[in-house]
This record gives sequence, structure tokens and C-alpha cells, in this order.
Amino acid sequence: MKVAVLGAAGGIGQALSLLLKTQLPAGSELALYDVAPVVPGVAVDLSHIPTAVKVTGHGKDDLGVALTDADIVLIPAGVPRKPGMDRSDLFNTNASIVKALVEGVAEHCPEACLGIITNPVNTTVAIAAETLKAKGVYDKNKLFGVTTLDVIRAETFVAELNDMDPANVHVPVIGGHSGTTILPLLSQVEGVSFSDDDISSLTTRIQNAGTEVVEAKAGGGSATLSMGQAAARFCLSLTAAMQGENVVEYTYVQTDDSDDAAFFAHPVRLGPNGVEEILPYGELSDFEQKAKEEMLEGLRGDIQLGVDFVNS
Ligand SMILES: NC(=O)c1ccc[n+]([C@@H]2O[C@H](COP(=O)([O-])OP(=O)(O)OC[C@H]3O[C@@H](n4cnc5c(N)ncnc54)[C@H](O)[C@@H]3O)[C@@H](O)[C@H]2O)c1
Ligand SMILES: O=C(O)C[C@H](O)C(=O)O
Repeated sequence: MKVAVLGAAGGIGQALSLLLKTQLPAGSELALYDVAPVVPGVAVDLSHIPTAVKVTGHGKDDLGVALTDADIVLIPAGVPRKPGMDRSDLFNTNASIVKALVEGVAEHCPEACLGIITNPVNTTVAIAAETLKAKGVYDKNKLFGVTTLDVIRAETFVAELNDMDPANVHVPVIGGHSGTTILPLLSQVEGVSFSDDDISSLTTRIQNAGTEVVEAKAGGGSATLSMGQAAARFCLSLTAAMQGENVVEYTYVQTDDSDDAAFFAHPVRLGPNGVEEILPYGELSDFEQKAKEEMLEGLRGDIQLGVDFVNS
């Protein structure tokens, strides 16, 4: 198994790479790519950890080497938010970064599964899809927007509120990855019943959790450590699925469901070739149904922005 992390010298990239160095199956290879000159040093640093995962570092002219033979590519390259910004404010800088890196994926490892972390995820995943289509190598089963951070936050907050062990809490989160497009399905959490006030305040907290971190970091970036954990969970699930295990994760994938949006986070059964099956997200409460209807237009607009960026 070869995993390439593009943007590996950044806040997420380093946390994620540390977790993968310690948790990928023995015999795996971890290729770290970044335009920042520190990336070979990050690779040397990680290489001193005694696990059977080989780490290589690749600077800006070495994208092809990092990507060749990759089975999974994770992209956290790009700028993070500062207080007062929305994720959509990152579009101008991050759209072209994602497009260029995905062109590299199309050229060097078109069969790899690709996890997009760079914001605005609602849009950058559509950019990746259109870029791969333009190169004639798009496989909708191999492209994922990594929304696992919404899931782990929801699990943490629900566990805190109900004094439970977070390991025993499972919260579905569907939709997209910004503001109200993040839709936790609290009605489906087993073993807990919430008051209407709890549902309203927990939903808002989960939707605004990224902003909570951005404000607390006060200009020093956005979530990196929890995101590193979330992306590692997603990557390790995909790795296990590629090796034959039965794994389901919530992730933002192409659904072609005209009632929702072209991309929508669903529970997805992962397999050796990426998406094995997109599972239904089940029945929504009246609160969730209304929240879904209210956010769909915005999510569809975010996706269209990505489509237009590549095609016009
Ligand atoms: N999907 C999510 O849930 C989620 C969560 C947190 C952050 N994010 C997003 O992830 C992105 C990265 O966040 P961060 O905190 O790690 O930022 P960061 O600034 O700490 O790191 C970004 C890294 O990307 C590198 N980079 C920039 N352009 C590049 C290119 N063309 N090729 C390769 N590397 C390049 C930079 O050198 C830097 O090392 C941001 O867009 C942020 O909004 C997404
Ligand atoms: O909020 C951000 O800008 C980063 C990320 O999308 C998050 O949810 O923490």
C-alpha cells in the first residue's frame, strides 16, 4: 500500500503523516509532497519512528515521484481560514492548487483513490472530478471529500452532553462540509434521546465547530490535529477496505441523486476499488428534513462553482 500526502508539511499534513507512519499496515510506503522546503526534513524526522512504514519526502519538482504507484492520495494542500472568513473565501487560492495537484494524479496514478481535504471541500471535490474528467480518467468511485472531521466532532459533542464514552457513540453526518450544509442526523443516534433544544444547539455547534477552532487559534489557522486524526481514520478505513475488510464511513461522494446534490456525504461501504456501495442515509426527522431542504440550493451552488472553474 502506498499513500501519498500532498501538502504534507502543513498543519494537517504533519499530524496526518505522523498518524499514518504509526498506523499504516507494515510494509506500506508513505510519500510526503509539499512545495515548502521543509518537507524532506519532515520525512527524515518521521523516518526515525520505528515502524515498518517507509517514508519518503518530495519537494516541489518531485510530484511525479511522490505519486507514482500510489494507491491512495490525500490532499490537504492549500491555505486555511482566518477569523472572519468563510470556507468559500479560500476558493480563489485553493481552487488552482487542487486543480494542479489533481492533474498530477491524473498523469501519475490515475487509478488511485483520492481524498480531498482542502477547503472549500464542497467545491474542491467538484474541481477534482472535472479535472479528472478532462484528462479522461475520472472514476466516481475513487473520489472522496473527507468529511470525517464532522463525524468525529459530532461523536465528541454528543458523548460530552450525555456523559458517554465517545467510542460507543455513532453519529451520521450527511450533506457537505460548510455551515448549514453539514447535517448531523441526531435522530438516528442510538441509545440517546435529545430534547428539541439539545437538537438545535448540538446541530449548530457541529456546523460551527470549524469556526470555533479558527477563532480560538486567533489567526494561527484552522483545525489541524483533529483533522489529522479524522483524515487518518478515513485513510485507515480505506486501507482496510482495500485489503478486504467490510468498512462503512460517511464521506462526500458523487451520488447523482437529483433530489439532493451531485455530491453529498452518505454512509459509504468501502471496498478494494473505493466506493463499493453508497448506502441510504435513512429516514430524517422533520427538523433534519427542513434543514436539508434549506441547505440544498447552497450546496448545489458550491458544486457548480467547481464545475465552472474547470470548464470555463
Ligand atoms: N476537510 C476538512 O474537514 C478540513 C479540516 C481542516 C482544514 N481543512 C483545509 O485543509 C487545508 C490545509 O490546512 P492546514 O491547516 O494544513 O494548512 P497549512 O497552511 O498548515 O498547510 C498547508 C500546506 O499546503 C502546502 N501547499 C500549498 N500549496 C501547495 C501545492 N501547490 N502543492 C503542495 N503543497 C502545497 C503548504 O506549503 C503547506 O505546507 C486548508 O484549505 C483547510 O481549510 C479541511
Ligand atoms: O473550518 C475550517 O476552515 C477548517 C475545517 O473545514 C474545519 O471544519 O475545521
